[in-house]
Amino acid sequence: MVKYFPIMLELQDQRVVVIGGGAVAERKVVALIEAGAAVVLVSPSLTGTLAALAEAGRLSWISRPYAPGDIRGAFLVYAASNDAAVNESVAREARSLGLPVNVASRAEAGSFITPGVLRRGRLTVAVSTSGAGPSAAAKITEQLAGILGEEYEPYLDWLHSLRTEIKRRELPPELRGRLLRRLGEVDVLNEMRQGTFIEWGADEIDDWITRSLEE
Ligand SMILES: C[C@@]1(CC(=O)O)c2cc3[nH]c(cc4nc(cc5[nH]c(cc(n2)[C@H]1CCC(=O)O)[C@@](C)(CC(=O)O)[C@@H]5CCC(=O)O)C(CC(=O)O)=C4CCC(=O)O)c(CCC(=O)O)c3CC(=O)O
Ligand SMILES: NC(=O)C1=CN([C@@H]2O[C@H](COP(=O)(O)OP(=O)(O)OC[C@H]3O[C@@H](n4cnc5c(N)ncnc54)[C@H](O)[C@@H]3O)[C@@H](O)[C@H]2O)C=CC1
Repeated sequence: MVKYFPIMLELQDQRVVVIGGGAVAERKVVALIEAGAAVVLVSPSLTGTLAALAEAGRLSWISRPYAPGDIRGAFLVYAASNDAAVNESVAREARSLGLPVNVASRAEAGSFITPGVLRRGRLTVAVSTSGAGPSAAAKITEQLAGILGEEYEPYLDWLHSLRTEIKRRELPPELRGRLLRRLGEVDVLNEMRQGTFIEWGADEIDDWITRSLEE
């Protein structure tokens, strides 16, 4: 069994080359564009959604079948055509160039796979079954969506702003560490879930920091 290793990639303005323009490519490309990637799509045909994205300048479309050389300079490669032999050629070229590649028709031919993804603002949950059951991955992701509610978005924005403020104060490492650990114990998530949370102003943040340092 392959033991896949999870990481979170920053794709802003990174060149991602996708081979194929069907339903599977569409699902991958929509998520890539949302993550800020500069998508280059090589395919003789496109779905309606992909055509609209190309028309709007949100991706670059090269309107022809894949040819060797297409993936040069890519940060990531997706082989998502419906021609398994073409996908295998793309995978071979990617490997020879040392580029990470996803192969839609046969996971083992590639070096990474796409998880089911749940987002709540700054929270990202990725679910993989290591390819055992893509539909199961989608279903488990949906179940997690019922457990991890919308309140996580404001909660993580709140955590981020307090953490930023604590780091800005340039406290001795011991105190800073103590404050950052305390932060995880503040029960604002429940207040956010129940809709009773009132935004902390600069004074409340100051008070909390002073009190936590005294304790
Ligand atoms: C290995 C992997 C590689 C990769 O794509 O990166 C892969 C491979 C394959 N998928 C196939 C089929 C389907 N895939 C889906 C759906 C999704 N597939 C996704 C990921 C992955 N699919 C990676 C493993 C993820 C993991 O489990 O760890 C999701 C999670 C994410 C995404 O694609 O964005 C997304 C859910 C999005 C969502 O809704 O949340 C559906 C359901 C549907 O379309 O509604 C079907 C049809 C039903 C079925 O067959 O189960 C086939 C057979 C093709 C054939 O018949 O020839 C292969 C080929 C093979 O098995 O090698
Ligand atoms: N990983 C996944 O999540 C899934 C993968 N699959 C696999 O992915 C493949 C693609 O699925 P769909 O997008 O539904 O197929 P599709 O038939 O809707 O689209 C295929 C696309 O590939 C393009 N294409 C064909 N030959 C090409 C070439 N030489 N160069 C560049 N582009 C080329 C076509 O023009 C078309 O745009 C399936 O054949 C299947 O093996 C299928 C379902 C889910």
